Amino acid sequence: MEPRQELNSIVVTTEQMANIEGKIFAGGMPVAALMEKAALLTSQRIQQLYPLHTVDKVGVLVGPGHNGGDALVIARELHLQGYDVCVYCPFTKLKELTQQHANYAHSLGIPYHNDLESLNHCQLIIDGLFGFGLKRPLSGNLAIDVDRLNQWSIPVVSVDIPSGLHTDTGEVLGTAVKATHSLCLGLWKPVYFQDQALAYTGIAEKIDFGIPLKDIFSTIPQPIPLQLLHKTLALGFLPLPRPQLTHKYQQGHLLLIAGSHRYAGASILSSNGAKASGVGMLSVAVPESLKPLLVGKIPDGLVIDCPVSEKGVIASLPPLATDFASYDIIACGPGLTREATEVVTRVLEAKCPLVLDADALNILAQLGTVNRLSKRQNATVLTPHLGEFKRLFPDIHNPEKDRISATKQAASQSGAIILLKGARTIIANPQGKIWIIPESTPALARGGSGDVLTGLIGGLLAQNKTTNHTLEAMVATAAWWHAQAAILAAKERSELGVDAGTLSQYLHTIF
Ligand SMILES: NC(=O)C1=CN([C@@H]2O[C@H](COP(=O)(O)OP(=O)(O)OC[C@H]3O[C@@H](n4cnc5c(N)ncnc54)[C@H](O)[C@@H]3O)[C@@H](O)[C@H]2O)[C@@H](O)CC1
Ligand SMILES: Nc1ncnc2c1ncn2[C@@H]1O[C@H](COP(=O)(O)OP(=O)(O)O)[C@@H](O)[C@H]1O
Ligand SMILES: [K+]
Repeated sequence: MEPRQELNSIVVTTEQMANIEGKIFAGGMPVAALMEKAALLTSQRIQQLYPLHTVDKVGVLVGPGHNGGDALVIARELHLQGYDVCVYCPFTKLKELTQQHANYAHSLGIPYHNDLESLNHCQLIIDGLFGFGLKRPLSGNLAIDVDRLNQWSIPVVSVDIPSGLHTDTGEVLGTAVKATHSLCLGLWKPVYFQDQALAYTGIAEKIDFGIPLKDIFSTIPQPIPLQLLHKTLALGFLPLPRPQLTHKYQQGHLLLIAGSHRYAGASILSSNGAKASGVGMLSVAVPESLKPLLVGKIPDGLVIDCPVSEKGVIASLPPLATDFASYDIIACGPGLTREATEVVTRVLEAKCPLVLDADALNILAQLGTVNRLSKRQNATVLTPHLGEFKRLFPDIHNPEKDRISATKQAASQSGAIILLKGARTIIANPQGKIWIIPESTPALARGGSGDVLTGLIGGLLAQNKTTNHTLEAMVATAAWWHAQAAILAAKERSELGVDAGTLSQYLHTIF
């Protein structure tokens, strides 16, 4: 990979970004020159997105700090290119460099307005109120302005970050600009991958303004703590190509434990996810009454029939399923119901790596997450959605306010690999390494898509003995694959056309 391409996968916190910036300035780069570089490239990208013949009048919102300075450089460049630019700056005291750009813009004859309303004739708004320097919530007239702007139907391009969002957590501080496009400067910031911010960031792009690699890599630790899983990296984690002389057991044996009378389909969906992974051998433990169904749907799986309770739930695991040494990995949970406590208790004793999802998570929460997991001798992967996460980790308050930190904290507390599902799925290991799935589709927001993911994760992990990547990288690769299949399926069938069965059929088509 080209070194600068690698930067596409790095996410830096505000503190790291400020430290990187500090190194650039300490090296002698003038602050004004760096602003000029970043803002010039941003203005060029804006001109590509909104060419002069499509947009004429541009309103620029200018804040007191360097985000406002960027906006003024952009205002100047657009003005020089022939756009009809005007400025609204609701602040009297500006940082020195920003003030200089304000004076120059003024001298060029760019008009300044005293109220936001005067910009409502514009065809494009540039939001340069605040970037990563925003510390306290927007309030007073400023908040009123932002709320008003959000009611207009004029496209908005936010410089660096939509003003009002917390750069790390994505929290809305008071109120925030709802951008059409966000042009993130230099390196990706966490805000772009926090679910709560997605309604504000619009289409996000990164502007690489040539930050020296040495300043980046001497600031962020190795392995890179926060990373996006993109195609190039994900493909490298797949068990491809297969060794010529392999055989089915070398390609991994997964035991899937799933299903109940009530949720019979979960066992089929997770089996389909597992099959799509290419796993060498798949065993599926289900209530005995479901065996004929499973054999019909998954003819290549070894179906293990388990005794059923009166409630239609697996009552216990037969010897074939508890011969844990036969399996490289066990995935347990989809459709079990919360009654299957005995199954989950037994499975937690297995010495191989374990993937727990759905009801297995609810049962684990009842058993006591951290205490139970502390007794495990091998890796555990937990794949909760937010509701399950809260049950598993009740002392991590409001995880939705900072999903990235919450996932990291949960992994560190429990010693497990945690995959927190969502629009932007986060995967953390106990040592603090975090993977983020940077793109997905709301087409996945329907029952059963998680079951497919459980099987896919289990199937990929089972094959890891031929590849030897970190487990969290494999878990993340499964989540990337799942999301890519959904994106492709949604493209061909619309966001309404991606039921879980269809999703599993699209898994092999993305390559
Ligand atoms: N990181 C980099 O390498 C570069 C950063 N640049 C720009 O610099 C920005 C950061 O600049 P700053 O550190 O000046 O910060 P900002 O421009 O984001 O805002 C900070 C200013 O806003 C004020 N402020 C904060 N919260 C407020 C509130 N609620 N109400 C009213 N005023 C408030 C602060 O007192 C301060 O003056 C980045 O987002 C980016 O746009 C670029 O100029 C060039 C390169
Ligand atoms: N809005 C969304 N955008 C992208 N992916 C989503 C969205 N909502 C849900 N998903 C994904 O869909 C899957 C749902 O899993 P889960 O909640 O376990 O559902 P189920 O148990 O019904 O299978 C997860 O992989 C999650 O990340
Ligand atoms: K901004």
